[in-house]
Amino acid sequence: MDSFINVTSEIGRLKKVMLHRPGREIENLVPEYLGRLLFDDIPYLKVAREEHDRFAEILRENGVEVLYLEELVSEAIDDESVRKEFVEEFLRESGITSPGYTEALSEYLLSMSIRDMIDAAMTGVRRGEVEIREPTSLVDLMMDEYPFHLDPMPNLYFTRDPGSILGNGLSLNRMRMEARRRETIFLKYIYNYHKLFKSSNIPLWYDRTNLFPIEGGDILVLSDKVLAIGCSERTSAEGIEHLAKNLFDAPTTFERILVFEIPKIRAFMHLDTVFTMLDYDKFAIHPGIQDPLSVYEVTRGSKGALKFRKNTSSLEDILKDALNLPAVELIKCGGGDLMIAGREQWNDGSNTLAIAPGVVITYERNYITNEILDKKGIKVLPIPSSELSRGRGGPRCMSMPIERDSLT
Ligand SMILES: NC(=[NH2+])NCCC[C@H](N)C(=O)O
Repeated sequence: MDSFINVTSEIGRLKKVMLHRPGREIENLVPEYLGRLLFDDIPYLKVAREEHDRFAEILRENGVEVLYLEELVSEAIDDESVRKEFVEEFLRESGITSPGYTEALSEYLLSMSIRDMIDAAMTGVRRGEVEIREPTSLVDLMMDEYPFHLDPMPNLYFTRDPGSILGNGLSLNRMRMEARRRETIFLKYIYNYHKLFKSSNIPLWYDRTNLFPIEGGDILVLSDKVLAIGCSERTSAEGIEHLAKNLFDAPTTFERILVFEIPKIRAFMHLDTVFTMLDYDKFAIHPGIQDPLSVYEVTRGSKGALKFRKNTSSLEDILKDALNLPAVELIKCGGGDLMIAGREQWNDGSNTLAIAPGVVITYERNYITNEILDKKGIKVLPIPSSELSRGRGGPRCMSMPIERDSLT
């Protein structure tokens, strides 16, 4: 079963992908906590789901097998002892410290069917939903203003970020933001216990216990030899070094990592919000990152060390060289008009998901960038996006590729 996972490019025909259908966690978003939960507005769940279902449908219509995080993790924790281990870890990482609440919340979660329990963990548990029998500590007695025992996890539909399949291995990422840290627990259980993963001998390139953040939205697999990683608001230079070390110590095909130093601001939180690959030689780019953009290279050094250098060539030249191409084209989001680029990038205009070379899924609302891509010969498959876009992530963020055809 070693072909179960394989991602050696951004554009090879997509065969298998993991999504999360937005759930009731979205309805636990309230204005007071929007910022902390990394949302700018509250999506209307019914419509967000319709939009997301359309996304999944387009993927299926194009021959992609769609797997759902919530289903995979439910299957993974089927065994009772694994389920208990999961609940214990989940509560601990949710900051539940008092014995009274630990007991009450585990009883509550473990009394449900597995699927309902996973939904409840994702949705969050409000105060009042669970009562403790006997207060066992000061924490149990004192009434907190905060409305949740367990915080909702509204960012789960951005499956790109907690984990990345790189080649034949998984990078189980360390999330920078507290609001997203627990997301990787689900993936950890899938990796450790789901029969599809367990039996495939999948190397782990990065572990969630590493203290240096790295997130999947920053990692682009440009080819089977080259990765581009954004050093960004979310991904640290140390995290990139650790990932590089693990990859280069193993017998992988990867030889070079291009590190893009992008502004550390929310609008550009990950590299894929400003730069994605569309075709063998075409990229979507937000003009705001180009001037100036520092690119560094990490390669294998001698005796297991890493080698670093700053690459001062133009981005076009760097990409040509990395991909062995005579020319590349950088297609500007909004056509280079700063007002349009700003607006469309904010709604993920450059966050395209390639499902085959030159075929991308985008948000329909970014109609100017979509038209430009179309004129450049890219096949654009737009999806409705009024509600999904409120979470600040686009089609690439909403998908974790598990298998792509290798490019020949
Ligand atoms: N790969 C991406 N660009 N993901 C976007 C994630 C958006 C999410 N609200 C966050 O702030 O984390």
